[in-house]
Formats: sequence, structure tokens, C-alpha cells
Amino acid sequence: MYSLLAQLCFGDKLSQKQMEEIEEVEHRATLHLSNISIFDFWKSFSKIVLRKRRAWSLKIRKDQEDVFIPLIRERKKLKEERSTKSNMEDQDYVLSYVDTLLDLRFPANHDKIQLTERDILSLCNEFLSAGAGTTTTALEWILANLVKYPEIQEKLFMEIKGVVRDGDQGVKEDDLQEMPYLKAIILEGLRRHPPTHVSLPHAVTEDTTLNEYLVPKQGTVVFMLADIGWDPNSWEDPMAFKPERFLSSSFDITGSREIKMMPFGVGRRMCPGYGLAMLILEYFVANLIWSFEWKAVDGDGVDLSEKQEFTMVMKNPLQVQISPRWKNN
Ligand code: HEM
Repeated sequence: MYSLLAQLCFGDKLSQKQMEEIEEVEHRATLHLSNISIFDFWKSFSKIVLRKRRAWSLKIRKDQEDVFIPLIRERKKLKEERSTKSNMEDQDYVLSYVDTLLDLRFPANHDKIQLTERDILSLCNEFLSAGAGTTTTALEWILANLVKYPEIQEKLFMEIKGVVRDGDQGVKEDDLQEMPYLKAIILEGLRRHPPTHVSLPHAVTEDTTLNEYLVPKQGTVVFMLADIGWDPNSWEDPMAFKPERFLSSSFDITGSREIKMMPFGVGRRMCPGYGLAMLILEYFVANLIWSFEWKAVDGDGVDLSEKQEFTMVMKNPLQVQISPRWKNN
């Protein structure tokens, strides 16, 4: 997942070594995120009392600079070279997230006209840390349920079989449009096991009354994302894994019509990566089930206990036996 997101971020010409360096430093940064939030609240206090943790935090930032800044400079150089090339010479160019950030300009009256390298580094860090752990966690929960309920896995396999054409190597992006049961499985996975159980902190801009409770101006508000998706007033048998509940009508994950679940948040601060995340999940699940049969390790059930890390992960990571469905796998 890191390799995929790293290429979206820094371009598709990264070497294996560069991808490994990005993954290593981002993994450390993500695990460290809970400490950084302490510094946000008690900066002066933490400078003295939490010196060691602060030093560790600064070390991670320095390591990120060592890995990311050369990559940002490479994209800057490529941008300058491209400006002198014709369209014909430039055919294998793929736009990256960093390219869009380098092109960003603020209005002229702003005291800063464009982003600095350090701003771009922070945005790339946000892109990778917000995108990789969440999507990987969702994928693991969905596969865990397909192992736990082989009849659902089989029904999905039959749907894919009806869509993939003879001679195709795997499921293509266009094929996904013809797979309503796959979409239902992804939505049910996100409802039953949202990777983040609470939203990011939001604030109200003025005193607001909600169900007779006053939320004072600037008061911090977080939304209980998992509980909203498990509400028995909205969902029948909410703790069961039943993709069929999403088959009867098209479901709007953005919550613009009604809000019965919000694994990506809703409104202006909704996850900007939700479309990408849905595509990655559909594409990976379809191809993994098309290529392999997934079974529980003999004698072991699938334990769906949760553990809070940066995301809500499986307490006991999924252990499976996978067998290729086709001879050439
Ligand atoms: C299954 C996968 C994902 C889930 C469940 C998820 C969920 C969320 C949630 C709940 C929020 C906070 C929304 C709020 O507080 O209102 C969020 C924010 C964010 N997400 Fe995702 N996300 C996923 C994948 C991604 C991906 C793939 C990217 C980008 C590559 C991404 C980038 C972001 C960013 C940058 C923010 C912060 C937005 C802000 O500060 O306003 N996410 N995500």
C-alpha cells in the first residue's frame, strides 16, 4: 500500500530502495503520531518533561526530510526539464501529488506565494499516513470476513467469474462497475469495521444547541464513527456481517442524502481520499479473491477482536491458507 501511495505522491519512477525508505520512515512516523498530539496540547510543558519523546519526534522529522526532500527536488527538476520538451517527448509522464503542490499558488496579496519544501513534506506525510494505514486496515478486516464466511467469498467469486472475460489476466478497473456484490462487501466492511472509530477533532464556530445540549463556541467535537454505523435504529442486526443489506438500493457514502454510517466522515472535512480508497479496496479485494481461495488455518477460527493502534486493527492479525485458483498463478 505504501508503494502504491508513494508512487501517487512522488511519481511512478521510484526505485525499490526509495519505496522501502519511504515506508520505513512513514511507518515510524505513524506509530509516533499519538505522542505528537501530546506536544500540540502542552508545548511548553512537554519541552521540559517529555524531552526524550520530543527528541525522538524531531529525529523522525529529520529522517523524513532526508528521504522526502531529495524526492521533492527531483520532481522540481523534472518540472523544469518538461517545460522545454515537446508533448511528443513527454508521453510517459504521469502527474504526481507533489507536482500539483509545486504548481499551487496563493493569491498575490497573501504573505506567502507558494508552498515551501517543508510545507510539501508535511502534506506528503499527511497523504501517506492518512492513506496507508486506513486502507490496509480496511482490507484486512474485509478479507477476514471473507475467510470467516466462505459462502460470501464464494458468492463474490461467482460474481467476478461472470464479469472477467476469457484470456483476461485479472480483474480490470472497468470490470468493477459490473460488480454490485463486491461494492456491497466493501461497504459492509467499512460499516462493521471502520478503520478509525472516531473522526478528527472538529470545532463549532458559534454556540450550538444539539438535543438540548450546548456545544460552546470553539468547543472540540469528535464524531463516534463506529457507533453511528452500529446503531440498531438504523441497521437491523447491526453487528452481523451482511453485505446483502447494501444490495437493494445505491448507497451514498458521502452522507449528502442521509447519514447512517460515516467511515470517511461527511461534509467539508470528509476524507479527501475516499474515492481513491474505495477504488483500491474494490480492485484489491476483487483480484485477491479472483486469483486465490482464502481459508482459515486448520483448526483456527477467525478472531474478530479489535486493538486500538493508529487505526482499529485486528488484535490477532489474520492467519490464512491461500491456494491459487488457476494453474499459472
Ligand atoms: C479506507 C480508507 C480510509 C478511511 C476509512 C479514511 C477515513 C478518514 C476519516 C474518518 C477522516 C477524518 C474525517 C473527519 O474528521 O471529518 C479522514 C481524513 C483524511 N484522509 Fe482519509 N480515510 C481513508 C483513506 C484515505 C486515503 C487513501 C487518503 C489519501 C491518499 C486519505 C487522506 C486523508 C486526509 C489527507 C485527511 C485529512 C483531511 C482534513 O484534515 O481535512 N484517506 N480520513
